[in-house]
Amino acid sequence: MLQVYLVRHGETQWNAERRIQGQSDSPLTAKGEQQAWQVGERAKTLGITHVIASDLGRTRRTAEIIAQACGCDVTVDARLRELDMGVLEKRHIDSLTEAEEAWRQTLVNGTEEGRIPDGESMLELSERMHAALAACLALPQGSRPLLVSHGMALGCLVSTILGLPAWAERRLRLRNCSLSRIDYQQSPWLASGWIVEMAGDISHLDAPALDELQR
Ligand SMILES: O=C(O)[C@@H](CO)OP(=O)(O)O
Repeated sequence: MLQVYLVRHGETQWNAERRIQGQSDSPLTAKGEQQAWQVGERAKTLGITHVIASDLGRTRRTAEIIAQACGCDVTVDARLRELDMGVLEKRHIDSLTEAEEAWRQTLVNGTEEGRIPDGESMLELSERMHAALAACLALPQGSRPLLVSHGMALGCLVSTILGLPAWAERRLRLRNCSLSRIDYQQSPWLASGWIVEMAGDISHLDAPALDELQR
């Protein structure tokens, strides 16, 4: 059975400022670095063999810290990037006009093809995240990969494995440096294929690391 761990990157400057990042980027805050060290300590106990990160700076930095704790290298897979949020990237979530808020709602409230202008649909996000996950099946026997990605991207992956629509990710709180696990298994009892073992676990984070703005 292949076990794949999933980590959302540490808190960034724009997470703290409530700015929309998408495929734009901002650096980890001091708290984000601390969260990465804490999830790294947890990862060290899990037998991780590969750390695979989206190509954005916030995930690469988080992955570097985790890989150092686990004693392995980081590889990069651009398919693990956050949803492309088009013209709303870099904007404060609290400063959207009514029309802009309507684009955001189309995206997060239930149309697979809905997208922010110049952005990506949840269906496109789901397809590339599943392709990145499927690539883990080609790793050598006994591998235990850890993927470092983003809130909507990982939420979409977990939701669709559960058979929910991609936009169900809005009902799943994946905090910065939370840990999830999905397994690939053949089972006579549970479903065969990918199953969700845990989602959004934060037991390795201490109180200051958890003190974040509501997402
Ligand atoms: O892009 C963003 O603003 C958020 C959305 O959830 O994603 P992340 O901080 O996980 O990259």
